[in-house]
Parts: sequence; structure tokens; C-alpha cells
Amino acid sequence: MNEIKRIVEGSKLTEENRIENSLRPQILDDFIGQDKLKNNLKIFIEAAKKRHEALDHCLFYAPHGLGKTTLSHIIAKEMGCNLRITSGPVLERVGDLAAILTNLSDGDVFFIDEIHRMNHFVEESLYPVMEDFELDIIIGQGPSARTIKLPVPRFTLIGATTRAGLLSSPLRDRFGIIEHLDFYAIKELEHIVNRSAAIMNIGVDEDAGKEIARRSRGTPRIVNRLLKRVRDFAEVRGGKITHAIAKGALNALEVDSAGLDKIDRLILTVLIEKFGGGPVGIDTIATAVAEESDTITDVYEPYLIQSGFVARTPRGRVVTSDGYKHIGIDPPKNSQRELL
Ligand SMILES: Nc1ncnc2c1ncn2[C@@H]1O[C@H](COP(=O)(O)OP(=O)(O)OP(=O)(O)O)[C@@H](O)[C@H]1O
Repeated sequence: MNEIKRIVEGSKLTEENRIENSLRPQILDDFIGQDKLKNNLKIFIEAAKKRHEALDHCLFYAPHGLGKTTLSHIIAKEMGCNLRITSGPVLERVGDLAAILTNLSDGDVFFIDEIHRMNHFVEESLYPVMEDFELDIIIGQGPSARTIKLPVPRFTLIGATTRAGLLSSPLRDRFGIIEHLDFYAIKELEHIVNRSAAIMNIGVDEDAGKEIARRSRGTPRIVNRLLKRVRDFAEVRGGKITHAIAKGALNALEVDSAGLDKIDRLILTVLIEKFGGGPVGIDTIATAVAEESDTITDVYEPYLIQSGFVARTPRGRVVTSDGYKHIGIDPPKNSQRELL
């Protein structure tokens, strides 16, 4: 039986969690988009099953909300194994890791979200586990200290990260399958709108679905979030989601035609008005808009770059001419920016 154990804090299912779970695709065929990755995974899973082996360790890297956790659920389901979920910052001591590993069974999937935020000692203790399925435990201290090797079941580790660059190479090199998830195309997001709307039992007109997809920053989680809010507007106005209702609701939520929210627009405006369009370092941007640097790097910057409004240069971030136009300000003439 497929069983999911969430080790991270707050495991009680709220109503919101329940809806979230019902929207999560359960099998690879329901996972929309990312075709190359999906086709590869299908082969790797089938081959591992044929050999009666655990799937090789997988590393998924992508911005938030693109489906890394969903893939770990799907892999466990497709392999017919249990899934254990934790996150890097929760694994504070080697003992925390030992407690989980010793409770796994052969073939289980062990998912570590935010694996780049794992403690250094825990990370090092993972190396022999990933390679030889043995955990080195040090008993005692000083000259009398000795290491015992604790065998652990042959499981699949799935690491997820938004920052592949922060992973050490010894850790990265121990993953046999390394895949990047891209932002989704509008057509794929539209497909996700329709799938989620059917599960939530709401009617959505075709052009309304397109509008939601266009404003979802290429991200399935945002599709589902916007769809839930637009549904509220539709229900209060007594019907299904029409284009007018979707547009009105998204405008009320301050999500603009390109999917940018208040903070995205603030970042562009501050870059233009205070720093002449850049180049500006991430920490300076973060201070200027009163956000954490990590939030700017993980949440806002990837989509601003993807949509072509900001470019990353060796000297810092620069607003492109499209970025100026989006905010409604003329880009400076005769500048490098014209070329960006
Ligand atoms: N390819 C997809 N098809 C349909 N729905 C998807 C897809 N990918 C993700 N989703 C939906 O988006 C939601 C967010 O996905 P998920 O939690 O897997 O993202 P994540 O990459 O793990 O995010 P984070 O980095 O924040 O942990 C899921 O609950 C799921 O419903």
C-alpha cells in the first residue's frame, strides 16, 4: 500500500491541505507538461521495476511550485512503495537522519525538500548512505571513539532544491538522475486550470481558463491558487467562471496581464526609479523593497528573468527595455539596455 508519512511539523490535514492533495497528480500520465523529464522518468522507473531494484537517487531542481514534491509522490506511487517526506532544515542532527533511515523499507522513497539547506554534518553522513546504504555512527569521544556501520534499506533518495548552485559537488555527484523543471507553457497551464477546475467541480469558460493560465507565472501552484480565488468571485456572483469574472478577480487580486504581482512591480519600479535601471545587487534590491534576499532570489527573480523584464549581468540585475515598457516608463535612449 502506498503510504505517505510527513515528518515536517504540522502534519494535521486542514481543509486547504485536503484540496491541495486532491489537485496533486497521482501518476505520471496525469502530470501535465515537462515531457522530456516525464519520458525519461517513465523509462527509469520501468527499468528499475524490471530489475526489482530501487530507483536510482533523483535530484530535482526548479523554482517553487513547479512540481518537485508532486514528482516524489508520483515516483513512490509508480514504484508501489512508501514515501517519507522531510526537509533539509528539519534534519538538524545525524540522529534525526538515522531515525528516519532505520524506519525505511527496501525500495521506499525518501524525499528531502530544500536539500541545499541541510546541515553540513548531516549532509556528509548521507554520502555513504547514498553510495553503500550504510550509515556511519560514531560512538564515544576522543581516542576511544569508534565508528560502527549501520546497514540501511536500499531506498531512493529524492532531493529537491530551488538552488542547485548551493549544493556541494560531492552531494550532487551522488544522484544518478538529475533533472531540471522548466516554467510551464501557457497551453500546459491552461490544461492544469481545466484539470483542477474539473476536480473542484467548477465551470470555467475557455477564454477565462486562458486568462488565468496567462497570469500564473508559468507555475502550477499559482494556477491552483488563482483558480481558487477566482472561484470565490464566481460563486459570490452566482455562477461559473466567465472571462469577465476571471479578469475582474485577477485585477482585484492585483495580478497584472503578465502575471506580475505587487512585489514584482515594486522591484521593477525601485530598480528603475532609485537605481536608474541597474545594475544592482540582490541584497540592495532586497533592502530597497523590504524583503529577504532569499525570497527575492527564490520567488521573484526567476520569473522576472524568465519573462524578460530583468536580466542578470556580472555586475548585478538590470531592467530590460521590456521591463521599462511593462511598468509604463520609456527606456533610456542610447543605452546598453536597448540591446537587452
Ligand atoms: N505538472 C503538473 N501538473 C498538474 N499539477 C501540477 C503539476 N506540477 C505541480 N502541480 C500542482 O502544483 C502544486 C505545487 O506543486 P509542488 O508542491 O509539487 O511544487 P514544488 O516544486 O515541490 O514546490 P516547492 O519548491 O515550493 O516545494 C501541486 O499541489 C500540484 O497540484
